[in-house]
Amino acid sequence: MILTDGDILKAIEEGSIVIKPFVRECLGSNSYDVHLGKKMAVYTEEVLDAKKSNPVKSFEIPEEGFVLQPGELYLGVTEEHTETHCHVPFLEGKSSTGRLGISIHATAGKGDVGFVGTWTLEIEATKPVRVYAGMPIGQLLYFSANVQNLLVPYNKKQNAKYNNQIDEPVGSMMYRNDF
Ligand SMILES: Nc1ccn([C@H]2C[C@H](O)[C@@H](COP(=O)(O)OP(=O)(O)OP(=O)(O)O)O2)c(=O)n1
Repeated sequence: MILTDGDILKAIEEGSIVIKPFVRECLGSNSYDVHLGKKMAVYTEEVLDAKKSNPVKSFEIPEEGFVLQPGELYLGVTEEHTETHCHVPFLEGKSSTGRLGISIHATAGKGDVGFVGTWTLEIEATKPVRVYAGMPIGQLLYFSANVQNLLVPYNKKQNAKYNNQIDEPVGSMMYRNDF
């Protein structure tokens, strides 16, 4: 079951969902709008290697915005730091960003019960488009989960790669998988 606005507010009051900063106007009927953080990164190598830590170049979106170019993969970050202890969070795009040809994740929209941190965005643009720090970029949806049967929340997993990522886009750590 997906959480409605009242359910999300209740979970925030109880502390099982944390969204910082939280702005009441960003709460939709069954979602919460998240915003583009200042920091972005691009991979510096032309060819990425799934077995390696691929170097990135970080930069800040200037006041006048930054033009995303088609064909490039940008790693972005949400302004919001979130914690979700009893629900499964999902990151989704927004219709208004989609209509500008911007996608914010490459197949990875699901979060985990227990995930704590800012979200890394995998941003691509269909046409050149200027984006700004602080603009609404996506939304979080929350699904109820049977936490009575949860064995290990994400923040307690030894091998969780992306827990506690804070305010910086984090590149792929696929190299930590055993393959
Ligand atoms: N676009 C996204 C999607 C997810 N996450 C965060 C929330 C998730 O709880 C966490 C892990 O996501 P996945 O399980 O999809 O990632 P992996 O399977 O690659 O990592 P792990 O092995 O740590 O589970 O990353 C994120 O920051 N940005």
